Amino acid sequence: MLAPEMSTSTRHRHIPASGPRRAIATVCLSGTLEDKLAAAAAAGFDGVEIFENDLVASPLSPAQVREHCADLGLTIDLYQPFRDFEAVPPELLTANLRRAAHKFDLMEQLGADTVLVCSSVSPSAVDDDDLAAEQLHALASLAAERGLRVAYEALAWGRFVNTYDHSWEIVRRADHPALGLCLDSFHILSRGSDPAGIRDLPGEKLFFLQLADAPRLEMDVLQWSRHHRLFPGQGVFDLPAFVGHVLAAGYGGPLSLEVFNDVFRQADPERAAVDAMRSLLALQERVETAAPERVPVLDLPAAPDLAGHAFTELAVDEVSGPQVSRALAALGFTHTGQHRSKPVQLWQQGGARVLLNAAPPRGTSPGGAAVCALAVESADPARSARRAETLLAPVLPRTRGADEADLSAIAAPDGTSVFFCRTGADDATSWLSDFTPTGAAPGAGAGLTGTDHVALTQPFDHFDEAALFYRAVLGLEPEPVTEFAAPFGLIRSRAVADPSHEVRIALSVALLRRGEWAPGVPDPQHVAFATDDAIASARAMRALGAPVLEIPDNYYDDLDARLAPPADLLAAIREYSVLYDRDEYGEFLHFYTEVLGSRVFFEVVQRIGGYAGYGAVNAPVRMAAHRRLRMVRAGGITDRALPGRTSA
Ligand SMILES: O=C(O)c1ccc(O)c(O)c1
Ligand SMILES: [Mg+2]
Repeated sequence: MLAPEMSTSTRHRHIPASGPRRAIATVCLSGTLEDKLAAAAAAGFDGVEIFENDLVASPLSPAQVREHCADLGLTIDLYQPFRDFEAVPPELLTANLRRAAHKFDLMEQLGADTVLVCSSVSPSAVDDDDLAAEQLHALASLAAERGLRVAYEALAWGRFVNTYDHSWEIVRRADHPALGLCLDSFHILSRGSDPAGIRDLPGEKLFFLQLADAPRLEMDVLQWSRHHRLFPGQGVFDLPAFVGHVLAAGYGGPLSLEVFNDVFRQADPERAAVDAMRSLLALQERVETAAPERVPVLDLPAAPDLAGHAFTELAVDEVSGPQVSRALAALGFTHTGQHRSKPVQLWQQGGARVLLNAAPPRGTSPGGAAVCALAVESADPARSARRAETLLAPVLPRTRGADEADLSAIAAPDGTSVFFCRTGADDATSWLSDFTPTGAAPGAGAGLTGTDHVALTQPFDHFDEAALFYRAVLGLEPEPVTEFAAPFGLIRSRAVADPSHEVRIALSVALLRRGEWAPGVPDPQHVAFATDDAIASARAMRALGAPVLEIPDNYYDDLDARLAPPADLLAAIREYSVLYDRDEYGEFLHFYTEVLGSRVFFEVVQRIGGYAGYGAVNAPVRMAAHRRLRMVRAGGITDRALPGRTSA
């Protein structure tokens, strides 16, 4: 049933057309100017900010760029940046005005009516607001003669002007109708300025709005800005509130993204532009939700409530299939159903369901197994799918037999299919009715009650995109980013979960591009099942012969020192290779299987109280244990090199 093909392109005609115009700065995207413009247009942007370097390097004349943009349906909303203009000695002013005249000529040919002037970082500038205002007045007069406008932006690292209120003070003093402000969320929020004051600025003086998010980092603000900006919703800034203030002031221009980011600068521009557009649509939705007095213009179906993981599907082959089946049986699962038209098995235990698909939708390595799909219980699967499509998620075409449930599926950024389901047993639309019962009586099981989370290692270039994808498309909330040192490099991890924590997806990525010497499990993925009693489950699974990953004694000695669990608990978790963690809300007991195929394994977790995490502190121990097993299996080390506890 579940073998959708990856569609190669997204369709963009559903983008809501009303409301503020949406723009993107060419600096956000990789490639030449032509690549960037094509990508912006394909993603449905209305306009662009042309970054000067992109134009300078282009073989197209400004007039040709204008024509090209018009052909693509793009307006040129801003030309930028014009640097180091204001508050200089007279001889420099003459040179600066000459430089400006050249750029104004260019803008006329380009058909761009607004230039961004960023606050000076020049050693020649002086700390004199009146002089800055007087010179900007002169610049605005020159611009006005040609019907152009100047938008003054306070860079967070500007020499004398580095806050929006200071830039406003200068614009106010200059008092020229062709001079206004460019507000950039990064410069304002990175410095911790209170954006609420923007509400009191006159709307007609807000000439341009640039939006960027960012992760929380303690570093030089220029470096932070030039390397780490993110699209809205990917970082920690409260952009819905920020945009709310700007709109409340009466700003009527475009919402424009200006994101300097090392990864996006290298990414496929078409794909990055879709990520960018998704971020803007999701941001607009949040702005509208926050300001219900404003008439919503975005025709975006609200995200339906999610009620848990319906199933997780693994692609297997003739080598890995039997291996995974044996492991599932030993974890207490029963093969309860066979798909009516496809080589797909259903395995169940309590509310935990796993599908094994022997017709892998994508190339998996021979003998390997991979998570190819995850399915969530949606209160309204059709609406979930409509929302996903509006947010430019690739919708996967499905092949389905007569009378089979019509499951909607989309592709997540790492290629994993995401299904929206309703599993209710007597519901005709249930996917379960596509399976013929095997007749196998469910065994006693091993206490598993459902699926706690699915953990997916992300491709390096798509980590931030993935978090935003799940946030926007499924309505999941990202949890704080955690980082830890693992045996083969630093790992960054970020989970997304629905508000009631029924659906949890744990995303992780190597902090740097995966190294060449990386003998860990390649891009590991795992499915974590829930139990109410991890030790009882571990005992039952051991009796069933489950391939439980053995944890070294050092771990338990350290745990005793750090967290001092009660002696009987410590003895039990040591005996069954169960790991342990504690946070301010509760406790976490969890254990893992060996790797099945090349990259997939299972986890069993018990949450006690409101433990909110995923046991990240224990992940390096798990990784080292998986590595040790691989070496043993490959014959690389002998038992003599592995002193200590052995289960055999
Ligand atoms: O990093 C910069 O130089 C730069 C240039 C133009 C901008 O609008 C901006 O926000 C930053
Ligand atoms: Mg800016």
